[in-house]
Amino acid sequence: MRPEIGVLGAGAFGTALAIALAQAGRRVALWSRDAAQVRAMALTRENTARLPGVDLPAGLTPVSDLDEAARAPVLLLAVPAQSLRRLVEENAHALQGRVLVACCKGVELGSGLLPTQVLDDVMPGGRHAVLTGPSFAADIARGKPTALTLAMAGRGDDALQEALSTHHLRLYLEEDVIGAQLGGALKNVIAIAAGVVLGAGFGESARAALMTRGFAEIGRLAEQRGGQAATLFGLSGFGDLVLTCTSEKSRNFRHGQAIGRGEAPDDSQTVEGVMTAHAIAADADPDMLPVTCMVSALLRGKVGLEQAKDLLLSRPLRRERG
Ligand SMILES: NC(=O)C1=CN([C@@H]2O[C@H](COP(=O)(O)OP(=O)(O)OC[C@H]3O[C@@H](n4cnc5c(N)ncnc54)[C@H](OP(=O)(O)O)[C@@H]3O)[C@@H](O)[C@H]2O)C=CC1
Ligand SMILES: O=C(CO)COP(=O)(O)O
Repeated sequence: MRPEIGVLGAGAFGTALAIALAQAGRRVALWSRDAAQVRAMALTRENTARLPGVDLPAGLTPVSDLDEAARAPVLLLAVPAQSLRRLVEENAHALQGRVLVACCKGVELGSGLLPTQVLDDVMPGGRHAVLTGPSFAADIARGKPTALTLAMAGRGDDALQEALSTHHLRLYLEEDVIGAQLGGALKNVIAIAAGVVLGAGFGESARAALMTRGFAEIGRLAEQRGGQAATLFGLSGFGDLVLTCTSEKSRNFRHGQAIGRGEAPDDSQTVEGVMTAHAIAADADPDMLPVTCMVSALLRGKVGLEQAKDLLLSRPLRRERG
C-alpha cells in the first residue's frame, strides 16, 4: 500500500519521527541508503545502529529503494544539513511534486544557505518546509511529549501540520522560515560554546552569559538575513537553545565539553554546529557575531581556550540591547 509519509534518512532523528508517526497510525516508509541496515531493521524491528532500544511499530516499513518511500506525498528529509543537497540532487526526479520537509539544522558550507533554501535552489517552485525545535530523537521515539516548529513560507499548511502531529508530538506553524532555521542552526554553535565553558570549568554563570549573548547574536543575524528576531522567542530559538545548551544528551554540547576538558571529541557523531560555525563565520562581522566567530576560530585551532576567553572578555563594553 502507498505510504502516507516517506522518511529519507534512517539516522536517529528520521527513525524517531518515523516511529512516532507510525505509532499514531500513519503508514510510513523509512528509507536508508544502507541496504544492510534496512535488512537488519526489517528483521529485528529495531534501528540498532542509530536508535537502539525502541521497537519499530507495525506501520513502519524500512525500505532500501528510495522510489518506494517517495511514493508518499509528504517526504521528511532527515539527513545532516551538509548532505541535504546531494540527497535531493541525486533523487530530484523521484522527489518531484512531493511536499519536502527538511528535518535538519545547519547552514550549508560554501553557499551559506539554510536547508529550505537548498531545497529551493535544487528544486525551484516546490513546496518546502522545515521541521525544527527542541527534541531529542530518543524522547520522540519513546512517545515523550514534544513540541516543534513547522516553518513554511506563506500562510502555512494546516493539513501538513495535522499530518505530522501526533498526541505527543505537537507541531506549531511558523511563517518565518529564515528565523526558525537560523535558530535551529545557531543554537548548535552556542551549545558547543556552552559545553566548552562547562568542560573548561569556567562556570555556570559564564554559560548563562554565553547563552544569552549567543541568543542576541542569532536575533541580529536573523534580522540581517530577512527573518525576524521575534521568531527566536519560540520553540525553534529559545526552546532549542535551552535544551541543547543544558543537556549532556546533546552531541553539540558534549563536543564542546570534550574540547573544554582538553579531550578529543567523538568525531563519529553528527555534530551540526561545527560546519555551521564555519559556514557563518566565513563572511561574518566578528563584532556582530562574536560567539559564533570565536567558536569557529577555536574549532579551527586559530585560538586556544584561554585566548578565546580573554578575547571575548576584553571586547569593548556596550549596551545590552541593540
Ligand atoms: N538526533 C536528534 O536528537 C535530533 C537531530 N536533529 C537533526 O537531524 C539531522 C540528522 O541528525 P541525526 O538523525 O541525529 O543524525 P545521525 O548521525 O543519527 O544520522 C544521519 C543519517 O543520515 C544519513 N545520510 C547522511 N548523508 C546521506 C546522504 N547523502 N544520503 C542519504 N543518507 C545520508 C546517514 O546514513 P549513513 O548511516 O549511511 O551514513 C544516517 O542514517 C541533523 O541536522 C540534526 O541536527 C534534529 C532534532 C533532534
Ligand atoms: O537538535 C537537537 C535537539 O533539539 C539535538 O541536539 P544534538 O544534535 O546536539 O544532539
